[in-house]
Amino acid sequence: VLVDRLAKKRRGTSLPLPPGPKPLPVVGNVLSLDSKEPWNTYAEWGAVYGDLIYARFLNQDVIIINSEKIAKELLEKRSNNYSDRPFIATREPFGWTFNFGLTPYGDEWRLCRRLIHQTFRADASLSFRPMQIRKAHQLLNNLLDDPINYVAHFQTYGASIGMSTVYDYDAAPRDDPLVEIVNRALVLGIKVMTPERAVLLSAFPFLARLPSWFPGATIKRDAVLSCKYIAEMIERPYEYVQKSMAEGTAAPSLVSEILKRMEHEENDRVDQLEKALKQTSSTAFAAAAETTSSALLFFILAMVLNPDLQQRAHAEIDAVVDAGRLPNFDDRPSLPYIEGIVRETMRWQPVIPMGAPHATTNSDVYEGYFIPKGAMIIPNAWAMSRDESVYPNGSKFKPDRWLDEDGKLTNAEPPVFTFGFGRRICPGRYTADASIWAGIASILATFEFSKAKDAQGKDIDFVPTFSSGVGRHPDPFPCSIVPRSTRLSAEKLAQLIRTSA
Ligand code: HEM
Repeated sequence: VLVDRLAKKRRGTSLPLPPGPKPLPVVGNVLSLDSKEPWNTYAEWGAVYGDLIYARFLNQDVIIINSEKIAKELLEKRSNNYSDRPFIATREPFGWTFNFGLTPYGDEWRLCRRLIHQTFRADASLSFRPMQIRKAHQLLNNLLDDPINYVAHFQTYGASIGMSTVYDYDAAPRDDPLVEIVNRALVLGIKVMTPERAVLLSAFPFLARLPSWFPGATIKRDAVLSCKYIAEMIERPYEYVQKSMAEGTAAPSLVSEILKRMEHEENDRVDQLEKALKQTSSTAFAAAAETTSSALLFFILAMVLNPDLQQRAHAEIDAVVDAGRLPNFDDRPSLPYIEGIVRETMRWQPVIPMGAPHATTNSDVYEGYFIPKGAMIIPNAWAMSRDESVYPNGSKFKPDRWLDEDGKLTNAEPPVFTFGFGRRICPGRYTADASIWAGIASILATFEFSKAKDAQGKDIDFVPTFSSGVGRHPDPFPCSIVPRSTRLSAEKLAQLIRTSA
């Protein structure tokens, strides 16, 4: 009671904090987290303490939100107070200051957000559609030629759409040198950029200070390499746009459009804009590539595990799209079941299971609970996707939950919560949704995915496993990918794919 009273005095309020697990001295609740999938721990705490939870990581106040309703009430309706980002200790050592998605709420963030909005807002992102369809056809071609390496082809799809939108760089369908530079740069940081892992580094700061030659000092070594690769990742594609502008070959892209506008700016403003543009372009690419490919890998997993649903999707496509062509965006409204699959893929396995952490600018009171200034706010998209009152039997993949009895889409809001909330909501969500639709519709029109077979022709069963950093994706699983030659012969289908790519 005394400790509680002293804590309230320190906070300057007699209001209680939201309920939560009892923190240990000094470290708080860090040691009780599932370090690989902390959203599971948060969902378990939710079952005991409710949808608004207080925890402490070292001296950082943490508020976990397990329901979409509360997330909207705080992060959207009170967005002027809930749009900051917490301090992430690994950000600077790993060279991730480029990422404006982690920048505190303020002028630097505002300028980057304005730049990205011009290219990725709903109406502007419609101009990407022909390119997205072209990249989807290249994906089909890669799957046809080299099905074994399907994971790499999905990564290429996400990365090359990102490269087109940001730099108008037309990446090679496979092993593109610029895509490789960028992917290599992101791998090291992604593993340590979650708040939970970053907190461990601030708990044991000597890990970051060990000389890089010291045995076991992998964190320090990774950090040094990460900084080197990130610098390359920012500069090389940027130089590509400058060169193609100088040669007069640049087509519109986020970078070329803003560089053109900068020609009429004063010198001191140019420096500021150039810094913001480099931050914006590299952040957009970093945010786009992995998320898009992860969502498509979850879709493939869903199809392999649910062959009956895949058949229903095939039947819908066959009824709407002639055998001699591939689907395009004009078909989208006539394909409600495919729409259900797109929405269910996003809901079933949110690719950023904890969204991105927000932070409060000032203290606040919600439903009688005190929320401290500077608290880290974790919107737990994973728990929202499993909210039984909204998505009954939530761990099941059920596209039908988005459709009414006549097979039409219901009025339910699509799973936008997987794109975050309020002023920080994902600015790439329209482009991402279109890339995922183009990938899913094109694949369902042309391929059948199923469990791989052993030498006796029996299905190879597997238990899916997952990897995660900031985002989450399934680990490669054995699967068979064969062209659907139900309406066209295998030869004619291959010809259709090749001529479209
Ligand atoms: C499946 C695809 C994607 C998913 C699930 C996704 C999800 C998210 C989430 C959850 C956030 C955090 C929002 C918040 O703080 O509340 C975010 C932020 C962001 N996303 Fe996406 N994203 C995707 C694709 C993209 C694409 C294609 C772009 C390209 C422009 C993009 C650019 C960004 C940026 C720049 C931010 C930081 C925003 C800020 O801090 O103001 N994302 N995204």
